[in-house]
Parts: sequence; structure tokens; C-alpha cells
Amino acid sequence: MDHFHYRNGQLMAENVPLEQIAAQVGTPVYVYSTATLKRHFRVFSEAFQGLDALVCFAVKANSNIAVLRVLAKAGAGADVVSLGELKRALKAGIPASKIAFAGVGKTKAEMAAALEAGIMQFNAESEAELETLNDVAASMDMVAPVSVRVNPDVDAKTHAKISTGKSENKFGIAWQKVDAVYARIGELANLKAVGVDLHIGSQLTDLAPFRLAFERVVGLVRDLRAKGHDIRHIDLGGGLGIPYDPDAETPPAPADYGAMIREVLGDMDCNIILEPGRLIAGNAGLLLTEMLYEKQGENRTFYILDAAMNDLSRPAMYDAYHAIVPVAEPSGDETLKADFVGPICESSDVFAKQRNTAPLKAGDLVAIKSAGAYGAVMASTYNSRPLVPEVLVDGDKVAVIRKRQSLDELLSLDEIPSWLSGD
Ligand SMILES: Cc1ncc(COP(=O)(O)O)c(C=O)c1O
Ligand SMILES: N[C@@H](CCCC[NH3+])C(=O)O
Repeated sequence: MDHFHYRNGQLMAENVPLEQIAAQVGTPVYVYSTATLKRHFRVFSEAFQGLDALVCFAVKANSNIAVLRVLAKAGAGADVVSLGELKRALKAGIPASKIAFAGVGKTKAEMAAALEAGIMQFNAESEAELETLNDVAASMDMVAPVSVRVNPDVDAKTHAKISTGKSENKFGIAWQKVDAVYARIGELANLKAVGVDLHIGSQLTDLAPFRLAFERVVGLVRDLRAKGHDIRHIDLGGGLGIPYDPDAETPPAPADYGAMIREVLGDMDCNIILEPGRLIAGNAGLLLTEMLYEKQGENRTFYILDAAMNDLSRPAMYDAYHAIVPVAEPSGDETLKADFVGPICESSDVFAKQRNTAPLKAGDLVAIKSAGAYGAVMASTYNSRPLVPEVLVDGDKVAVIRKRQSLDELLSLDEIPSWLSGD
């Protein structure tokens, strides 16, 4: 059941008409459904029932503290990649013991803060990082729990810009080198190897690359254990895709993903960590926007929206498909083709080209769907456009969970140096 649905001719977020949110908060605005977040988390978690599994939400997908709070209450851990994300996860009530810290460029300050907080594990991505982590832990008289992120050199068969598990990608340590790396960890007094980790890419719509990568990791864990390393955690990363365009994509169901994992890892006697981001948040949010103008170009109609690529960058960055629907349910069957574009001075500020749509007019509200993951978090203020607000709906309750940035707030970050002030 879609929690964004038409009722009495109006697109709703659960029991709240989007028109009401636009009137209260203005547009553009991100709107999230609590029921969808909870359902996605539950369905994903149920796929691992009976296994010793921990679902760590990838905070990079949606880092709003209220969204994290919903997931914390449902039992989620967190996968974080910066001190900012760590602080958000902790503030949302996710216990440090359920937090993994990933990323190729962790700073010493980030390492120290994460050690201080007592996180579950660092997912280390290079030999140099391990040496630095050992030094930081030594200076604090602590032992850092580490998993090495293995790069299994598997083609995830996803968009090139969101593939991470090939040898040419910057992520992880080549799986052929991993043996030597764990031997080195064994020599470092302030590190303790607790697991292995991998993440091969995002928006995967096929189980085969996952299976290949997981089988490689299982082989690796057996070897490491035979050499005396006590590998308890196997972190399989995130990446399971979602249907942005149900006619074009049919990603595997979480239950099938879970069944495959059970098959490959079921007898490993380990704690399995999963890091879904998009799967939990993607279809739990939309970007609500108003159409400003219609413009007739050469052989095409432009629908110019008040949202732009700075608010939702996925179409511009990855040519990503997002469904676009009118908030007022179309009364007839008439359709036409239009380009949905934003106001930014870039040719790539396009949400959809030659998209079939009901005819729209200036002032109409439009929802850009599947924008709950990698939407608000990737926004910028390009063209001096303030960050847009985020709203959370729960049944008939509505709350602004991030307020709209004001122009004053945006401009107040700049300063004119003393030598330029005056005439
Ligand atoms: C290390 C890591 N874990 C988890 C994720 C979440 O991925 P997704 O949102 O595709 O589930 C990402 C992003 O791709 C990631 O880099
Ligand atoms: N940001 C990307 C995915 C990359 C995920 C981060 N590893 C997207 O919107 O699809």
C-alpha cells in the first residue's frame, strides 16, 4: 500500500493532503511518511528473521534527526561516514554500540570522537587509515574495533557513478591483499579485528553481483578464521535497489535478498550487519513543488517548477528517473509530453524529459516521487537558493522537521574582509 495516494481527488501523505502542507510550509518541500519508513524497515528486517542480524540504516541516504528517530525507535543501528552523521545518529537515540563508521577519509578528530562514543566498529578502507587509527586509539589508551572493507572486484551492474565494488573504485582494500592487512592488524596493539565489511554499489536490481561478492567474502572469512582471527561481524553493506519506475525496474524483494544471504552465510556463525539506505527511505519521501510557468519551446513544452537540481540532484547527476505526478488527481485521460525543469542556469537542471503527463498549468502542485533517499541530503544552495524544508507526516499529524533556510541565514555565512569594507 502506497502511503502517498489519491483520496477525493487529492494526493495525500498518509491522512494529510499535500495541498495543506504546501499552504502551511510553502514549496519546494520534502515530505516523508512515517508509516512507509516503518514498513520498509520492518519488511527488510523480517527478511533476516532467525539470523543474528543488525540493520544499520545508511545515514547518508537521509540524515534528518527526526527520520533517524523513527528508525531508532524501530530498532535500527546506523552506518555513518562523518562526525556530523555520527552526531545525528546519537542525537536520534541510536546507541553507539549499533553504529559502524565507514568512509575512505576519516580524520583523526573523527576517529577520536567515534572511539570516545564507543561505536561498534570502524569499517577501515586503507592500510594508511589503519595505522592512523591505531595511533589515535593508542593516544587515548583504547583499542579500536575494526572491520576491513574488502573490495571484491565485482561488477554491480548499476550506474557507473554509484558502483563501488570494482578494483578501479576508491573504496575498500583489494580482496587479494586482505590477508596481509589482517596480519598487520594483529601486530598493532590498539586495533582489534572484529569483522569484515563490503559494499559493492547502490541501486542494484539483480541479486547475482551480491551473491558473487558475498561468496568471496565468505571464503575470505574462512581463511582468516583458520589463521586465528576471531571474525564475528560480517557487514554486507547496502545497495538493494528500489522501483523508481515500476515499468522499467523490478528489483529483488527483500525476502529474496534475505533468502540468498541465508543460503550463502547461514552457517557462518556470525553477526550479519546490513546497511540499507535507499530501500528504507527512497519511496518514503517526495519533493513537493509548484509549477511556475509553462513555456513553449521548439517542438516541446517546458513545465518550469520552483524546485531545481540544487534541491534534488539525482536526475542531473545520474540521469535518474523520478515519477512526477500532479497533486490534484487528473480528471480525464488526456496526456501530453513535457520537459519538467527547474529555474537554475544549467542545461542539466531537468527532472524529466519528454515525460507523459496530464496537462498542467501555472500554480499547480506537483510531486516528484521516490525522493526520500539522496534528496535533501544532497541539496546545495547553488544560485543562492536556500535549503528547502522537510516535513514528517504520521497519520494525520504533520511536523516541520527541518525549517526552510532563510535568505538571511544563507547570506550571513559570508563576510567582507576588512580591507574591502568602506569605500
Ligand atoms: C558503505 C555504504 N553502506 C551503505 C550504503 C547505502 O546504500 P543504499 O542506499 O544503496 O542501500 C552506501 C551507499 O551506497 C555506502 O557507501
Ligand atoms: N547518492 C547516490 C547513491 C550513492 C550512494 C552513496 N554510496 C544516489 O542518489 O543514488
